Amino acid sequence: MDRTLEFGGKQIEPDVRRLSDMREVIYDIDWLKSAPDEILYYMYRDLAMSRQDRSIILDHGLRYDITVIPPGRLGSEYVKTAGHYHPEIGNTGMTYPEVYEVLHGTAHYLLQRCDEGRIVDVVLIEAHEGDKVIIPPNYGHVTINPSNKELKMANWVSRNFSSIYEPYKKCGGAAYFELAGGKMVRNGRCDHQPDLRYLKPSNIGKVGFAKGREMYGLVRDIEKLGYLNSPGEYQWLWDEVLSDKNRVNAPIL
Ligand SMILES: O=P(O)(O)OC[C@H]1O[C@H](O)[C@H](O)[C@@H](O)[C@@H]1O
Repeated sequence: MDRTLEFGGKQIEPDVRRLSDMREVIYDIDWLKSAPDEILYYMYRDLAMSRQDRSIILDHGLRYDITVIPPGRLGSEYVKTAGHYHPEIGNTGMTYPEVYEVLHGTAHYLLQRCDEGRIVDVVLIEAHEGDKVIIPPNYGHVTINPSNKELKMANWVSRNFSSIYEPYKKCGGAAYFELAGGKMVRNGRCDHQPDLRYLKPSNIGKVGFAKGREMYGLVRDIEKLGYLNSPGEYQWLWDEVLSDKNRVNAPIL
């Protein structure tokens, strides 16, 4: 199947993530023994609609990507991304945040915060087409496709860093695994697995999100993405995103 993406009048070839890139984070190790090394997802990085847009995006130290995760299973688990943390910004005590938008399908964003090697918060956010989900500073994240439809999602993120995969690999995955059918299983290899908090997506008007408006359009109002490179100035946003006021019930299986 041709996986070229047309964006800004150009044909973009994806980077791919294969099963062999993420063997260490798979739940179903029996399945893994004989599983073929298939491509699990497609990443179209550093996109811009025009040269003018590209120059605005570069000037603000940002990147816009699209990721496509076809539906599938990793044995008994739903297909997911490898999982990573972002590095700390200088000595601020804060790592780079990120923001996602679901363009098509359904996503489960599984966030976790680690303090001195111990997981202290785990959050699951279910997002549908048009929903925006902010990954706050100091949270690692995995994206799960829990449906039988293709998941297409976009992200804005700082272009000033590389992701850190080791903590997820070391623990054999995130603090929880989502099995086909939706059951969440604790990962006993993680030091402490707090109960999951189910939160709503971060559809926050103050940072320029609007229902029915794709967040690529923020290229025309790019100061609204200032929190991605200067998270220290946005404590109100982190409080709002992580607040227990956004709690929803766990999905009924
Ligand atoms: O890096 P992975 O854990 O494989 O996750 C995949 C995604 O991660 C980040 O959020 C990037 O900004 C995306 O471009 C990428 O598609």
